[in-house]
Amino acid sequence: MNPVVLRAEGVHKTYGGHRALRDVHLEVRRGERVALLGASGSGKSTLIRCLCGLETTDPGTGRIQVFGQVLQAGGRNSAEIRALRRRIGVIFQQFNLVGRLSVMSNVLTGLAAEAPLWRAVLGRYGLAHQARALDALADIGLAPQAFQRASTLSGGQQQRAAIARVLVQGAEMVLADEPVASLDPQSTTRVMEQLAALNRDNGMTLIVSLHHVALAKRYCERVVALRDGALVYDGPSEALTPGFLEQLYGTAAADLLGERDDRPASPWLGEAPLALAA
Ligand SMILES: Nc1ncnc2c1ncn2[C@@H]1O[C@H](COP(=O)(O)OP(=O)(O)OP(=O)(O)O)[C@@H](O)[C@H]1O
Repeated sequence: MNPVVLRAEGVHKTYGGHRALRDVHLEVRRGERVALLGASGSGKSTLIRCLCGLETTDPGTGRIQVFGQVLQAGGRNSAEIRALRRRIGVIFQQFNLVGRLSVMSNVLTGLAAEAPLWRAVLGRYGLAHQARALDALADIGLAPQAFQRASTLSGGQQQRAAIARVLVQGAEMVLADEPVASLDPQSTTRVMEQLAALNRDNGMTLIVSLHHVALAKRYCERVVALRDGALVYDGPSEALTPGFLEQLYGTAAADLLGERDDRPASPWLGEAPLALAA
């Protein structure tokens, strides 16, 4: 069995009296593909922000470990947080690219932590780094757009550029927060396939928050479902039938089933990711 790369214990998060996360416990092993599922406001983004250290848990509660080291505990970040975050790639719904910079420059920021400070600040990366960024762009089919301004790309292309940034960063774990929420169906498929490829080809652990159960089932063998900030299910995605979703969510299940989906299941479903099979 692969080692645990992420362990969250007793995570609570409150915003001005509103409890966004309630006593969440989660353990993820290297090479897993996990979908975080839940209706709008159920706490998916909050959990992702806590798991990568962008947000601290409520004071005196919770402990989050990544790669066997404490990232935060009791609502305080550990001294190791910067080094640990370099090993975690984060992908956001809104891409987080700098629109006026080229696609290539955006992807190169994935190397900011390993390049000398002056190069990162001036955006003057060495040839080896530039070659890595171009390779990553070629891998995701964006080499022809490398020198275009990021703002000129479609939403799907921008999200794929964000994936290339994670690729050059050499992240071991990817946390993707609703990466396809603002994309059309075709771009959704392409982005999800590329996230799955990071897992399959690079052995990255993938935790991806999604609104729709069909996508979760197609791309992830395991689902962690949240409702009102509490973890209500953690198990195989296959088990999430419409009837079971109604038990978990009541009438809100309709939102999660909302996507009409006639496409065939992913060829990867049912097959262990390479890192798990190894
Ligand atoms: N910075 C914040 N300040 C105040 N309340 C917040 C903040 N971030 C999240 N919340 C609240 O916490 C709850 C969980 O929000 P969160 O964004 O984590 O849910 P979500 O499941 O990701 O929703 P969505 O699918 O709509 O993005 C919501 O009620 C939200 O309004």
